[in-house]
Amino acid sequence: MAMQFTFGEGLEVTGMLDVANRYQGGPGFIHGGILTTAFDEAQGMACMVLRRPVVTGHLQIDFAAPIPLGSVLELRARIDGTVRRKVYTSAEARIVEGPFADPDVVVATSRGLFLTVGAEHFDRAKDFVDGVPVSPHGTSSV
Ligand SMILES: CCCCC/C=C\C/C=C\C/C=C\C/C=C\CCCC(=O)SCCNC(=O)CCNC(=O)[C@H](O)C(C)(C)COP(=O)(O)OP(=O)(O)OC[C@H]1O[C@@H](n2cnc3c(N)ncnc32)[C@H](O)[C@@H]1OP(=O)(O)O
Repeated sequence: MAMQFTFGEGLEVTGMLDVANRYQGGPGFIHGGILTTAFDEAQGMACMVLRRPVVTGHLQIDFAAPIPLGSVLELRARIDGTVRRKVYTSAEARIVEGPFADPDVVVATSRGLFLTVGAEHFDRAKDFVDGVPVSPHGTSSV
């Protein structure tokens, strides 16, 4: 997904998303599936500190406020803990630019369980890979 990531102090990752018109769901607002994808990307990116591939096992989103097209969203994501191969993550989204911008208001939250996997997880689909990864972290081209 077209997000820009920065790795802060500790385990937190910040992802920025321009809410483009193509991300529309209800008229004028972001589609919930797009916001879910952005959380998936941000929380997946937070898992990079583990230096192992991860896949999403479970993702739970709370949509707290509508997000208009033209906004710039900031998603902050982190690892909360690990148990064996399970990686517990969370994230929040805030509108930081645009007419609804208020950096003190959380407009959506996410909790996600990721699982570390071996290279064989992806080997099964190697004949179906689409495109060239734009980063070592993932290949989503939404
Ligand atoms: C060689 C090339 C490598 C290239 C790598 C490239 C990139 C990837 C790396 C990093 C990515 C970083 C950033 C990318 C950006 C975003 C990430 C997007 C990620 C996705 O968009 S990815 C697509 C959607 N995702 C899937 O396509 C997964 C489909 N699925 C499966 O592939 C299996 O389902 C799997 C592997 C999840 C588990 O299967 P499994 O057999 O390995 O594990 P198992 O069942 O043994 O469970 C072990 C323990 O997890 C618990 N557990 C499992 N699932 C649970 C659930 N849903 N809820 C609650 N607990 C669960 C069990 O209860 C047990 O718990 P306990 O240890 O306590 O017993």
